[in-house]
Amino acid sequence: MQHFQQSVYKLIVETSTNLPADVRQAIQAAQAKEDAGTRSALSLSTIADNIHMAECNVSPICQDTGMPTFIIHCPVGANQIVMKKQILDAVAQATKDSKLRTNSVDSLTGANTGDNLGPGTPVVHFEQWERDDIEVKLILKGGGCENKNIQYSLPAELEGLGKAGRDLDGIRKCIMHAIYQAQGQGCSAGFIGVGIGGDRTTGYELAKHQLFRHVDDVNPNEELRKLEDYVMANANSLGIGTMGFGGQVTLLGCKVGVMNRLPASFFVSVAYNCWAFRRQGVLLDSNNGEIKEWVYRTGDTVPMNTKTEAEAAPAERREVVLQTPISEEQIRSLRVGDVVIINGMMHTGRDALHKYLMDHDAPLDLNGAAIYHCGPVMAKDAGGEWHVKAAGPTTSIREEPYQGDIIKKFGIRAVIGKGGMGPKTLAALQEHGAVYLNAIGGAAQYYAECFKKVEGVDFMEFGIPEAMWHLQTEGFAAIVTMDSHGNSLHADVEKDSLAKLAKFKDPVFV
Ligand SMILES: O=C(O)C[C@H](O)C(=O)O
Ligand code: SF4
Repeated sequence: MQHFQQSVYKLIVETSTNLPADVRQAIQAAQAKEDAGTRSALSLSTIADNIHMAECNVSPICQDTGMPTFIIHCPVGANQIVMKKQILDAVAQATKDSKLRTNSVDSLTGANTGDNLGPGTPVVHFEQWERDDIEVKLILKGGGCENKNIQYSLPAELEGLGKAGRDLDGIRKCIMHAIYQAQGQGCSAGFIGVGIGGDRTTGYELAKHQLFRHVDDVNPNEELRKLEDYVMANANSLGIGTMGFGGQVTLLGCKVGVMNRLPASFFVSVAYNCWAFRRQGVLLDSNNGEIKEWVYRTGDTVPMNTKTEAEAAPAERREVVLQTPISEEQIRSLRVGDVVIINGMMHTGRDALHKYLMDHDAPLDLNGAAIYHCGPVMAKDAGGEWHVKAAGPTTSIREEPYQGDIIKKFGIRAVIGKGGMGPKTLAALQEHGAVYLNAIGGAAQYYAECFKKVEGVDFMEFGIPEAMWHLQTEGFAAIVTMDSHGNSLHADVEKDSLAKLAKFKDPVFV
């Protein structure tokens, strides 16, 4: 098994950097459905570019390389202790090589282990089978979409849909609701795995396992096949669209599995996965650990359609170039829907920083500043200089308890993130004269290119993703989705999609 560790390393790199063929095809089908020039079409074209760039750069598609979860099938007698140790070593090596972000954090102290190893990370499951070869499957599912997983206990009363009973129609309602509640925060359009039954733990596990199915397979259970087809045929009419911008495509895949339950329990568990659906697998020779084949067709067989932005967006849209520090007057002139290009200094800040800034000073003047909700993948070169390797936005709503106060306390003019923020932030934008800009979630290579120089970093003790990076920026494009006049595209899409959800109230499977 001298090649086992190297093969697992190759699997990690491939999974993180090269989206498989079936996922690419689903994204391409979405591109074909969106009307040219719309916000969703533009975002899909950025996503396609990003997929291509990640493949060429052999760098993470999204900066959040998720919770590495391995599922291994091996012949009776294979040494699982040795395999597990080699898997951990491969994970640490891939982290060192910036193919994975440092993503393992002590839950109580917040300390980042720096190598993706720690209690509970990575997740490694072994199962024996009666074959001679070894199969290693890996999914890298990020935190933002993981936060949008949801579990229902039937019977339930669902927003917009009314009663969901303990039957196929109740399950149908749960799935439609799960897609609605995710809005754009899990970087829609997404893929969902659904687990019917089990207990709270095995139900979620079953849901996650569904994500290992091929996007284009057909469920052998006739009832579940009908349910999957129904969801695929109807979910897009919720109108949530790419990144929650509104649009024709909200869901890219739906896979449903079932297992037995206790008489008293009826769980429907939904695992939501963003468009950056990174899962791959290898079949290994159990004598030497060499890769015999890939489980999912590799991405290079389906090149992405990388149109230039101009070709993709002939539509009229206002584009405003802003240089930091930004003035109140410039901000007040912006309206929801405008595209903003940012040049100058940008500062990253997410959960740890926002909490800290509530009762401490900032390490530098933030008047007129642009704060980017982002936890990047960074690499230090031999000369000690830092470089941005992947840097898409993180889900902004987590900062809702802090953001409004921080905008006012420090004079921040632009908050950049994804998924939108709530009423408290919207009020602060209006009061102070600031704007919320939505960047395309997962487009980590696309945005990394905009960061020309790392000028400095504060709070390295928070760990690389949570530190405050000061970045010299050129040509960072994002869309105004909350302006300083009380308008929020997110609030509009949420309201509109709730009305559309209510149309699915009547029974379908009786
Ligand atoms: O942690 C991140 O970088 C992003 C996260 O996956 C998110 O979707 O919010
Ligand atoms: S940022 Fe978006 S694309 Fe990346 S892991 Fe989070 S949900 Fe997925």
